[in-house]
Amino acid sequence: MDAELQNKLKKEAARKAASYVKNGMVVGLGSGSTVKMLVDELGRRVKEEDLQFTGVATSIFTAQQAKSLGIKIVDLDMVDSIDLTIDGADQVDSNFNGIKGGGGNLLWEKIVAINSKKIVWVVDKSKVVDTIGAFPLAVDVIPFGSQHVMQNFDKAGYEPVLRLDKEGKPFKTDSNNLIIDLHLHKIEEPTQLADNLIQTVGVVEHGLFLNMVSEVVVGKEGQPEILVNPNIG
Ligand SMILES: O=C(CO)[C@H](O)[C@H](O)COP(=O)(O)O
Repeated sequence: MDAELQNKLKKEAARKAASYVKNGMVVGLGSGSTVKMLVDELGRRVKEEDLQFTGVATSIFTAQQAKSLGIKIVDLDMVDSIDLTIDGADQVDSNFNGIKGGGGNLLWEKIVAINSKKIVWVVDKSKVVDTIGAFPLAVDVIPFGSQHVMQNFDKAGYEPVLRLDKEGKPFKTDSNNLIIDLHLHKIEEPTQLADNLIQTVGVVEHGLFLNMVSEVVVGKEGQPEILVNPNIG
């Protein structure tokens, strides 16, 4: 899919997902280029439709963007729970298992997600796949001893690569952690893999989000399609 079409589909899906936000809600705002479009649309609704809601951001970038558009942002610890979180994803399969973390924000995204009553993802159609894993799986690790974590991943056959920023320096997350991308190609047993990763000392969190999402808004030609997870009420 060419980038222009992909952006168009992302934008249409983002606009649809923005319509889920109602007055008075506490809304988790994800991260990434699709969420940036979502936040733009929510900012428009705040200005033009007098929409009033409170946002909890999953990254410093999203918090700054939202605030600049007049959206009220509070820290997660200021709210008891989140009514709805809307986030992007890198891949999702038909069991609603997904990979997130392409932008490196998976730790805050997962903390916000598990404190949300409902999670909706917004993606373009290229992200809906039979088997997840072709997209590298991001793992958030603390810097101390991270070379040893890399070596362990290498021995396990995970093909780890330390993520670098644009200047070629180690990429730092909003919590000052590092990201190791695992080139797994195909993840046949995501639950087993998630268990293995989280039990590795030095790993803070990984980008597998398994069966957590209620709905996926998929940008495709015509109009966005809504995939509803039958396992989540
Ligand atoms: O998980 C994420 C960031 O950590 C993003 O939501 C994911 O990478 C999708 O990004 P984009 O909308 O730019 O394709």
